[in-house]
Amino acid sequence: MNILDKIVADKSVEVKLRKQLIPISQVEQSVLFNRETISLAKKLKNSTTGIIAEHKRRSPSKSVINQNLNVFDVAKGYEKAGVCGMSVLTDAKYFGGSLDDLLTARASCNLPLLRKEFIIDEYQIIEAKAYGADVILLIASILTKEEIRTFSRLAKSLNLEVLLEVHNEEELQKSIMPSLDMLGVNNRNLKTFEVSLDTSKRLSQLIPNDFVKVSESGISNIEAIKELEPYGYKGFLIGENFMKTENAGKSAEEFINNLNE
Ligand SMILES: O=P(O)(O)OC[C@@H](O)[C@@H](O)c1c[nH]c2ccccc12
Repeated sequence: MNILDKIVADKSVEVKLRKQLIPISQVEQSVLFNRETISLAKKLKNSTTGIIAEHKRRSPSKSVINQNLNVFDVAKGYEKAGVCGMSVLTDAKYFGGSLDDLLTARASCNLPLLRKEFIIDEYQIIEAKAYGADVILLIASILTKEEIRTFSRLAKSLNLEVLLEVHNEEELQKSIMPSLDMLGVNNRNLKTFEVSLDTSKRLSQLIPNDFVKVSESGISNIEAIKELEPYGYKGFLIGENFMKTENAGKSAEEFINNLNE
């Protein structure tokens, strides 16, 4: 079993339990459930920098990144830095995150928020809305085409945007459909942890122009962004590079200032 299979196996147990403990009807009672969402796709289209900054305490590939920052400060700092959006990891077991982190981020800033999660059930999409997300991530490698279709349609009906993540040609081919807003190419192979920006370059030409293109993972300097921009990328998802520092917001701010120079 590779790590992704393990994560998904654990996730399905977790979701089953959550559903038993808190029925959907109760999740929908959250005041945030009817909130007006903010478009990340629009922000990326109108931005010259396109940074989506992530809150990530640890990961299976790097173990601990940073356990000392609090989400409130990180969200405020990212907003002040001028990022387009914030990604919040909500998986507890492998990434040390929680839905509570998402809620805290929502209470701390007005950025579009992405629920970064291994979504395998519609219940998690209802949760995303109820805890203040604007965007959900769908990972092509763990979903069937039919699931991508029904999950993205549900998200749209809740006014959530969808970032669909792919890592190769096959995943991209099964995923292209009108209910998606953004297409993300993960430079990291979630099965082997290998990282290469070449993945973004290779797949860019296969992504139709009506989707906002996002390059994800392994971006650690502005040169990487300058390298990817000619391939049509408007969004750049960065986690570790900011989170490994003492002040994630400040490091995002410096990064964006350098990009603008
Ligand atoms: O920390 P990095 O290398 O900048 O990567 C951020 C983000 O792309 C990465 O956390 C990520 C991309 N897709 C995912 C899917 C699940 C969990 C995590 C991810």
